[in-house]
This record gives sequence, C-alpha cells and structure tokens, in this order.
Amino acid sequence: MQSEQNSLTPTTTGAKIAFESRYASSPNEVKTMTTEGLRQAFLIEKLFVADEFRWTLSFFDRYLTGGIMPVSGVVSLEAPEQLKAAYFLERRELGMINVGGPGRVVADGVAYDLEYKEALYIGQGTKSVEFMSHDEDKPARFYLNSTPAHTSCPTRKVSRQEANKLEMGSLETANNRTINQMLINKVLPTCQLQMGMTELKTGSVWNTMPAHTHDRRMEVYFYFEVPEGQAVCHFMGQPQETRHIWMQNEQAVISPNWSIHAGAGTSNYTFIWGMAGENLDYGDMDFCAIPDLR
Ligand SMILES: O=C[C@H](O)[C@@H](O)CC(=O)C(=O)O
Ligand SMILES: [Zn+2]
Repeated sequence: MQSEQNSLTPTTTGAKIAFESRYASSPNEVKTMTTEGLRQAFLIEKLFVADEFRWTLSFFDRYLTGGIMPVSGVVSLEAPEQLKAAYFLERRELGMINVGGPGRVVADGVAYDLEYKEALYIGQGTKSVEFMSHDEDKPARFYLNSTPAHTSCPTRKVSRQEANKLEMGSLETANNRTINQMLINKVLPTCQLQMGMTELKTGSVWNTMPAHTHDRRMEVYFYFEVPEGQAVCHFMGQPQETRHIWMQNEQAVISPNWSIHAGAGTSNYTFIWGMAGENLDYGDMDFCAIPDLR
C-alpha cells in the first residue's frame, strides 16, 4: 500500500500498542542497584517496531516516551487503556522528531510533512492524530514524547531552520556540539513539554559536560546516529554517586529530576532530549563542577 496515495483520505490500520509503566526510583534505591536493575528501571531498549506504538510511562512527571514506525499504510494514535482517556490527547500534549525517512502526520485533518530531524508539536485536545511514511521501504520513525497538559497550545511544525541553535563546548574538551532547541518556549508555546536535538561534531564525544541537574524537571535522552559497532556510555545518578548505562543506537534513558544526565560515546552521535516539570526556563540547571563528580 502506498502511503502517499492514502494521505488525503487516510484509512486507519489497527496499530498495536505496547505499554510499560516504570515507577519513580529514589536516590537511595538506585545506589544499591545492579547493572540489570539499573537497565530495567531507566533504559528504554526498543522504540521502533513496524506499525506498533511502543510506550514507556515514567512515574517521574508521568512522562511518556514512545516510537511509531508506520510501514503498511496509516496508523492512528489511540489512547492506551492505562491512560483511561477518551482519546490520547484528552489531557496530554505531544511532541515528536522524525528520525527516519520522510513521513506525514495528520492532526485533526491538517497534514504536516516531516523530513529527517524535523519536529512537530501537537496541542492538548487534538482528537485525531495519524502517522504515515511516504515510502514504506524507507519508513518514517517518529520519536514521541508526551506529558500531561491542562491547557491547549497550537499545533505547529518546527523545521531545522526554525530551531534556536546554541554552539557549545570545544574540540579540545571533546564536547563540541550544536544544541537545537526545537519545541521550547523561545520557539513556540507549550504547556510543560520541551524537546530538542543535540548534534556532536566529529571528534567530540561528550554531551552535557559539565553535567547538571534540574530538580524542577525530569528528562529523557534518546541516542541515535550512533555508528554501527559503537556505543554511548550514559552517566546518571546524584553528582557524588554516579552510575553508568551502556546505550546502543536508538535507545532512550529516563533521567530522574535528581540525577545528572551526560554521556560519552566511542564516536560522535546525536541525541534528542525531552523534559517535563514545573519550569520552562531551559537555563535553570544546577551545574556540577567536573572535579566534584564521584
Ligand atoms: O537540560 C538540558 C538538557 O540536558 C540538554 O539540552 C543538554 C544538552 O543537550 C547538552 O548539553 O549537550
Ligand atoms: Zn538537563
């Protein structure tokens, strides 16, 4: 089935929904965790399966991390039964960045075409959201983040040019990178969700160093463009009690509001960050001096 031909009068296929809930963990609990325990609590291993919504609900700020890769026609966003909602966005807002081939999202009848690395924000109250790929041999991969919302903000696409760009770090400290702030209040209004994408330059491997915490928000990192045979070591935990999780390409990791979130790759890579909480001020982080890390 050619998605493009369907896009004007979409016929919805019944997409499967995988849903997992994760409790919020405390710092004292995390100190005692094994490698496997850490991975079960924080790592999200698989986000893209053909025509299947894969959701992980974190009880930190009720953040939903998910993925959808439409390959056989149009797939429609439905509320997992665990949300006890009449429709997915009844009490939520949704952000996404396409990390696959070109695709289309139709929100309450309005179509948005998303190329690689383009973002879309969909406001609370939007009843119908449909996803499709323009070429099922090169399917779109929509990386999805959703948070509770108590008011409706307008749906809007944010292209790469519209992102607010911050040049950070240096090659000398192996952390030269561009932060693309995409779904952020400098660019568009949102309720509490913020999303963006950070691209590391060749030869730079460290993100978010010096590391920081922000009590006011939790965060989720999604690593991609990790070359075959390489990996990213993600650091978490309280600044004086850090732990690490080895991450493969296209995996995500939940960062509690009390935890640092930084990583070093065996090559450069790109990652998407998403946040939720009570303060939309991106710059309110508490920095940890590098020599003080333990
Ligand atoms: O709170 C902000 C987030 O952790 C990220 O935006 C940080 C980041 O992309 C980086 O420094 O590389
Ligand atoms: Zn952060």
